[in-house]
Amino acid sequence: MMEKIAEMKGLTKSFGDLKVLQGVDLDLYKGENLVVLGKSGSGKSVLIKILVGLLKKDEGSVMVMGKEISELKLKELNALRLKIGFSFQNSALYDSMTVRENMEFPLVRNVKNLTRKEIDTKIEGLLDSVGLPQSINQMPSELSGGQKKRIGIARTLILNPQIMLYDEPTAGLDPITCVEINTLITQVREEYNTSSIVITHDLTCAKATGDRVAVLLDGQFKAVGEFSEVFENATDERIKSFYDYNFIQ
Ligand SMILES: Nc1ncnc2c1ncn2[C@@H]1O[C@H](COP(=O)(O)OP(=O)(O)OP(=O)(O)O)[C@@H](O)[C@H]1O
Repeated sequence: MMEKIAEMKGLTKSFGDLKVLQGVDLDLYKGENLVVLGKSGSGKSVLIKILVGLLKKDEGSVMVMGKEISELKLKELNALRLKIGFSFQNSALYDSMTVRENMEFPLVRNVKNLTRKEIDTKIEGLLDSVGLPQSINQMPSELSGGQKKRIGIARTLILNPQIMLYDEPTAGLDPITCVEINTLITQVREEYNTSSIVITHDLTCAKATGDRVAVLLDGQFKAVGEFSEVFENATDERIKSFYDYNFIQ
C-alpha cells in the first residue's frame, strides 16, 4: 500500500454565495507527481492555499504529513510550510538580487549556522541540477522566462521540501521550453525525492509530468487516475471537451 503524504476529505469552501469547493477528496502519495487540472476559476488555487494553511476551509479534513492543518498553531504551521516548496507562476525572484543572492535568501533566513562553503556548495549543486550553473552572478532581468522558472524551482528546492507545489509551471513559455520544464519537474522528483502537485491547464504538461491527473469540475474531483484512464476513456462530456479544447488550441 502506498503511503499518503497529504490527504483531503470532504473539503468545502465558499466565499459568500460562491461555492468553490464542494466536497473535495484527494490523496497525494509519497513520491508521486499529481497533476490538478481545471478551468480558470474552478478553485485550484483555493485548494492549494487551504493545503498550506493560507486559507481556512469550511468543512472536511486536510492532513499534511500526518497533521490536520486547521489544528496547527501558527508556529507549527510555519514549521510545516518549510517542508513545502511553492513554485509560483511568475517565479517570484527578487529583481534587485543576483541569482546567488536570490537562492541564498531563503537559506540563511531559515537555516542557522551555515558556513559560506556550505551555502555555496548547496547553491552550486542546485544550479547544476537545473542546468544553469553559469547564471549564478546574473540578475533576473538578464534571464529568459524559462531560465527564471528554472531558478525559481532551484530556489524552492534549497530548503529540501518534501512536497513541491507547481503553479502553472509552463504558463507563458514557448513549446520547446515547456518540454524542458516538464522534464525538469520529473527530474526533480527523481533527484530530490519530492511528492508534487502540479496545477496546470496545459495537457501536454499534465501528460508529461503526471503519474496521476485529477480533474476539478463543479468543486469536486470528477476523475482521478493515469492520464490515459482519465482522458482516453472519458465518458463525461465536460472532461472530453476539456481534452478536445486543449488540443485544438
Ligand atoms: N479570497 C477570496 N475571496 C473571494 N473569492 C475568492 C477568493 N479567492 C478565490 N476566490 C474565488 O474563488 C474562485 C476560484 O478561484 P481560484 O483562484 O482557486 O481559481 P483557479 O482554478 O486557480 O483559476 P486560474 O486557473 O484562473 O488561476 C474564483 O471565482 C475566485 O474569484
